[in-house]
Amino acid sequence: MSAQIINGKEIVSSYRADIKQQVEQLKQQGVQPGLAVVIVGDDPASHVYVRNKAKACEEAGMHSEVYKLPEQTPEADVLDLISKLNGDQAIHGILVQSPLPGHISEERVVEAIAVEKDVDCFHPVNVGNLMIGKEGPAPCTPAGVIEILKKVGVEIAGKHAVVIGRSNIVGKPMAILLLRENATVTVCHSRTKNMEEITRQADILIAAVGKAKMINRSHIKPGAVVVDVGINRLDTGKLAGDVDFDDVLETASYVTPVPGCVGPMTITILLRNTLEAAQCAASATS
Ligand SMILES: Nc1nc2c(c(=O)[nH]1)N[C@@H](CN(C=O)c1ccc(C(=O)N[C@@H](CCC(=O)O)C(=O)O)cc1)CN2
Repeated sequence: MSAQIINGKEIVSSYRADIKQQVEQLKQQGVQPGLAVVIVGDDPASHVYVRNKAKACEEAGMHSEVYKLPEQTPEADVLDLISKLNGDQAIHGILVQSPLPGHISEERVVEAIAVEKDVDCFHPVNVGNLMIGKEGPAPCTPAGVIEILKKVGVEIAGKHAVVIGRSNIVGKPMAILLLRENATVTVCHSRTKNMEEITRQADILIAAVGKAKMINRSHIKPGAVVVDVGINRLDTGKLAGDVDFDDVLETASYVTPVPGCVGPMTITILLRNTLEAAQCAASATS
């Protein structure tokens, strides 16, 4: 068997075309969705992601503002900027790029963002709503993974999904979203014993470990769907996922490539969350 390589570009472009159309409709009602992205420091990878977010916004017809702050910016200045953006009617979504420099508390920054403008779904109120299945935004990467699975026609309900990684950005919300789709979910992490034994039971395996090519054919049951969330830069300068792509090709039924699938889909869901925040704001004022 040879795995089908999921065509991220095709999926992303069909979603973005749909979003662009809805943005146009909203603009005709006098509302242009607006996203503000705040980045603190010089992390080169974060700057690439922020550039890609701003570009995607503009291509979708949205208003975009990027605030690039120096590494030494005091936390109070970041909080002041967020407070200003919270009150700005042209801005419907606010995102602070993670990671932040060590002297700034991610927790205080995230909690300062107005709940209705938290398009990352990092604010504790939105995380709580996600947990209990209330309406609201879903975090971009995990929601993107669910959309990819659905678009390809992978049945999630009743399947055993194994998530490797327990971060607040990916692993934990991924498990919640899979549960919401009625999967049976197991979460593995750095202290999990006999990880391969568990991952080999997965019908759907989500790798969000942060270690290049750590997952290989020995972790995979024949026919499993493998979704690679990792983005690791190798010494050669090339990007690699958490999955050893070539090694799993003969074992998996589907596999996502890195780059070109989960990353761009993450940005697509950010656009969707921003559009929905703008639609909510528009209906509240009409
Ligand atoms: N505030 C947030 N910070 C971070 C998030 C997040 O969702 N919100 N997630 C990650 C980084 N991330 C989004 O910001 C992200 C990572 C990668 C990509 C992407 O499109 N990757 C491309 C490759 C890009 C490259 O050349 O390096 C791909 O996979 O094809 C988009 C978004 C941490 N921080």
